[in-house]
Amino acid sequence: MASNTLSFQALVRLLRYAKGYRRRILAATTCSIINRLFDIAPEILIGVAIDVVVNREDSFIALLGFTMPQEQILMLAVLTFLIWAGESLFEYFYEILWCNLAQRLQADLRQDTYEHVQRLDISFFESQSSGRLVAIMNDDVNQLERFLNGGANSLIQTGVTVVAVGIVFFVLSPLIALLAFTPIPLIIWGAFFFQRKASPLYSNVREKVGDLSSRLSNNLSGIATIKSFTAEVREAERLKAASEAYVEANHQAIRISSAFIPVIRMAILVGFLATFTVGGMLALEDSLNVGAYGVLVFLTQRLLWPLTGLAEVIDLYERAMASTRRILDLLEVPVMVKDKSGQPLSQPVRGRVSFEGVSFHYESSGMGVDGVSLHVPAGNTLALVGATGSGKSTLIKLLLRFYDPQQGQVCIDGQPIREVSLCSLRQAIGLVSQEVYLFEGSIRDNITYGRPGACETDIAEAARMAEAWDFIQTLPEGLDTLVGERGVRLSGGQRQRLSLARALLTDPPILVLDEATSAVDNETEAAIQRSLQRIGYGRTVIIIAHRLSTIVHADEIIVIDQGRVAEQGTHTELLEAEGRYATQWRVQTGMAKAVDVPLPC
Ligand SMILES: Nc1ncnc2c1ncn2[C@@H]1O[C@H](COP(=O)(O)OP(=O)(O)OP(=O)(O)O)[C@@H](O)[C@H]1O
Repeated sequence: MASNTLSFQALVRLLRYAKGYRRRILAATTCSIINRLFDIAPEILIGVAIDVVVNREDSFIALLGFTMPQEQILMLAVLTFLIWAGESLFEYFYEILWCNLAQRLQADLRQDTYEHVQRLDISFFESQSSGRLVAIMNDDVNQLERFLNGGANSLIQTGVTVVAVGIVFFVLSPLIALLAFTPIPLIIWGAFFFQRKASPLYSNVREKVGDLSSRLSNNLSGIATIKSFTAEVREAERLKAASEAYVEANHQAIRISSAFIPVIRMAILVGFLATFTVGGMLALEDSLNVGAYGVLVFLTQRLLWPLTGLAEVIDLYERAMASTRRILDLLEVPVMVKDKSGQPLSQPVRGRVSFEGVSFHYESSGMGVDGVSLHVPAGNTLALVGATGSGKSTLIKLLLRFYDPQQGQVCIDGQPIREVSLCSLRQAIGLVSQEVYLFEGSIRDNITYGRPGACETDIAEAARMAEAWDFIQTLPEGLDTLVGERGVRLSGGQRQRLSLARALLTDPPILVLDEATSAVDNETEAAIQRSLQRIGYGRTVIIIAHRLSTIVHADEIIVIDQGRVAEQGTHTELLEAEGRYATQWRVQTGMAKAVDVPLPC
């Protein structure tokens, strides 16, 4: 599809999005138009003044009833004053209106995009780099803001100039009007040609910005790995390559935009010389009034020179439309996991969890779970064990509706979770996942994340149950200690305990612990185990663990193998069954015989 069609479509989509701003756009456009009309009026007044000086009592103004030349000059002075004052006033208005519009639109667009992105499925985030998303919500939105700040006004004013000056020209001398307007088709053709060439180049520039910012954010978040592998030089090279790709993409765009202005200037010169020469000849022959000649010469300048700025404005417009496409495309990504927002889980949630013939496969890898059926009575503890990659975490993601199964269904208290609101579902589940994410802020902020405003006693109680209270007390600022970005100022075990405290404070009827104590020492783990018996009281707990010693007390243990339920029962039953679980138990407790082939748990 032609790129100018693409840009035009982006503009139409933007205007559709900006429906609520129509009045403001209209007001700003009106002020831009009035300002430009005032702006070209002084040139006409100069012509009228020449006419007064040359023709005196027979001047154009004399026809209006001001017969004395002095009177006429004074009248022109007053008019000039009014026009200049009006021009300044409307310049002030349009500046304010366009800038405010740019500010409001960019803030709302960013907010809407962010809120939409927040609603998108986890699978979307797995296929996108966060750096690219940041580039869209920051750089692309700013690019649009830049266009609205100045470009939109210039575009409108250039159009107004062509039309208004055109009308004056045709009234004064249709012949000269034709001559002066000859370069315009060439300029417009040039502008479209430029647009066609520039549009894909600017899309490429925007892509490169995305790549660059995704590399930057990836590297900064993986800085410890870079340092530990002494990969600084390699990473600096990779960043340089992304940076160079951006520079090259910009170079290609600049080569096109730089060629545009000189070509346009030559076209303008032709129009100007034609008006200047032919108009002069006509004035000498008395076929053209001297004042009208003056107006035409001045107005040719007025008409043609702003068109040189067209390249810059179109440049800005193209960049902004490339950005607009990316922002609106992101805003239109559909949400696959549909929310039944009006239907909460029946209260109180008892916590009976069941998977009924659930199958799910990730689109990108084809891996997942197959025909899993399991039932956890309310208040029971279920442990999921199995080799790494067997599908345990996938079952948890299905319970939280990060994905919907392709077959079967997951129910809580007998209600299919597809039929209830995501909010009530996720509020019923406390998740402590293997990848702990702490937010920049204090320990208190992080513990109370799921229950802002929780009282001190409850915070301390949750922290105690998670075996976090003792270490929090030893910190100089206690609960108000800042944890740094992603909790970098804490140890892995401390982070896990805070994440457990955070889940416990919300007092969820279903608690999911996905490798929640893998980073704590044995002593702390044992203490957490003791707390868990208390924590598990009156709620359903689902534990994923590799260390089997931590789940021996579970009411039921399910062994997952390649996405299927391979064994299930209590610890004692599974040991008696002499299957994979029993083998693994022996390996972990040091009782394995040489012939046992361990399950790589
Ligand atoms: N987002 C994803 N996209 C594609 N494949 C995935 C994704 N997440 C997991 N998988 C694949 O699905 C399978 C099951 O992964 P899952 O994370 O459920 O395993 P797990 O049993 O929890 O492993 P671990 O004990 O190592 O955490 C694995 O083969 C994994 O590679």
